Amino acid sequence: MSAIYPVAEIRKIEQAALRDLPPYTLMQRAGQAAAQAALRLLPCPPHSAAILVLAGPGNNGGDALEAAAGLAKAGCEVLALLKTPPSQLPPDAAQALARAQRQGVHLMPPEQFADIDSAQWTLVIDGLFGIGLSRPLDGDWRSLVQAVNAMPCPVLALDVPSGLDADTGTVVGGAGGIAVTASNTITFIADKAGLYTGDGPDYAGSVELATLAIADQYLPAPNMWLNHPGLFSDYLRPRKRNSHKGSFGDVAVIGGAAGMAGAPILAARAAARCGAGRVFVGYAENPPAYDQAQPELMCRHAADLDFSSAVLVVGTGMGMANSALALLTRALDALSWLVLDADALNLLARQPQLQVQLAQRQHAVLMTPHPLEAARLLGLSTSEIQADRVTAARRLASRFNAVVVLKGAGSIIARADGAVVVNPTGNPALATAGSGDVLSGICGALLAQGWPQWEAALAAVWLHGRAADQLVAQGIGPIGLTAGELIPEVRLLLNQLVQER
Ligand SMILES: NC(=O)C1=CN([C@@H]2O[C@H](COP(=O)(O)OP(=O)(O)OC[C@H]3O[C@@H](n4cnc5c(N)ncnc54)[C@H](O)[C@@H]3O)[C@@H](O)[C@H]2O)[C@@H](O)CC1
Ligand SMILES: [K+]
Repeated sequence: MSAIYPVAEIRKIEQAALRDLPPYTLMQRAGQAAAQAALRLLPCPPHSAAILVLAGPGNNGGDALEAAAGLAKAGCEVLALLKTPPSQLPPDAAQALARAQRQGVHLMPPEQFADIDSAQWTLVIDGLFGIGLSRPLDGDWRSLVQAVNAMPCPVLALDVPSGLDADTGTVVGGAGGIAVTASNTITFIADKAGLYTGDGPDYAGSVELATLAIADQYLPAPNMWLNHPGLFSDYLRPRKRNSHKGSFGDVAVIGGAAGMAGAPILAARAAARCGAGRVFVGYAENPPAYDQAQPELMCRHAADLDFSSAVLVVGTGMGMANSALALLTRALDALSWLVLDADALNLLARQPQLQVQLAQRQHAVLMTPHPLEAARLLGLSTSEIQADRVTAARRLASRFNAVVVLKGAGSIIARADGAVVVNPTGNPALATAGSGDVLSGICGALLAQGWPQWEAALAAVWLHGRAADQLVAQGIGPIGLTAGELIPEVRLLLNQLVQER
């Protein structure tokens, strides 16, 4: 249901299904689904709507022409912009063009192409390029996309916003490239990672899936999914009445060098409020007596903590001093489950022998790098990580035999066997100091309560993002949302999920 396939797999699924279906069937289904999605977006009755349909040279253009036919049939005034001579269209798209014209879709004369930005449209449909885009958009295509991006009306992209790489969520051509900025995308057959990660969400807008009724027999077993509570619901268990604080495990957050004492406090508060039985904060130096706002936390010198009896969340504000390195080494030696974040990752990047030790560890490890930390660990630049986030997360997971959460827009959760989940929740409010500390604390709390590391990572990332989405919907952010405000919202969501299950 939530499977994501790479473009190469979607091609194979499409080809296999097409062998068993009459020609033109899938395009008709795609076009009809797109027309229905377009009608739902109209702010007015169909007969008052003026719709501009941009049809490219391939089958994405065919989908657009098929949608145009459906919209004209529903009573909309539809104008199609088609640069390609009809004789050069692929057969299905040529059939869609003939049908569109029969339904009364007008074709825009080429001399008007340069002036489309002056017209008033209720909706634009982007059917220029889909998964067949093979190079950056240039020349007239680029001008056309610029004109569309300046239009105030909703833009519905078909399959993928033209110009976006559907696998990576990057604009084809990088900084010099261009892509359609859609308000909505209807994607066909299955979800694609690039719609949800990196720059993808900024271009795709709100994404809807039309499976085109492809039978299950054509779908290979996936190893990529879109995150949702169904992936971790087995562990959303109500608490037994006969429980005590020892039933829910201990978390010890290790970090907090001078000047960064707040970071482990945020992680620890998140751990406490997401259900860990007891939460310790182990400071690299100078522990505070206690946390005034959360006196339940036990603040100690890290040297005085028993590393073997708690889930260890290591690295938040830990610094890079030798004392921090000693704490990380101790944590890697301990027989505990680990969450490695922030400076634990930065220290690891500098210590090849610790990397080997980590990869050979028998006990669960969950790593939560942001792109710069991932870049340091892999010896790459941040832009190289962002150019293919799924691959970067997979490489880290397999190198360190860990569950890896690559943070950033559309966090990627990867497992050593190559399984990947792309997270659709969250928004720019999370780009704030301390937000990662809160995430690591949630991970620690779920591990302490007995969740396996994979499901703990999926749930923590989903809840963290969803909490930010709900707060923003209430007007608390994106500007000025502070990390600490996420914690009560995450707690609310977690309890709701358990109750709903
Ligand atoms: N064949 C079918 O029955 C179906 C097709 N589908 C649609 O078909 C799309 C894929 O169709 P195609 O494989 O034809 O690919 P596209 O329609 O995405 O584009 C391919 C065409 O664009 C040209 N092209 C690529 N990059 C270009 C650039 N930068 N500048 C100018 N021209 C460029 C190629 O030479 C080719 O003519 C999917 O995204 C989906 O929308 C789906 O609806 C499923 C059914
Ligand atoms: K498109």
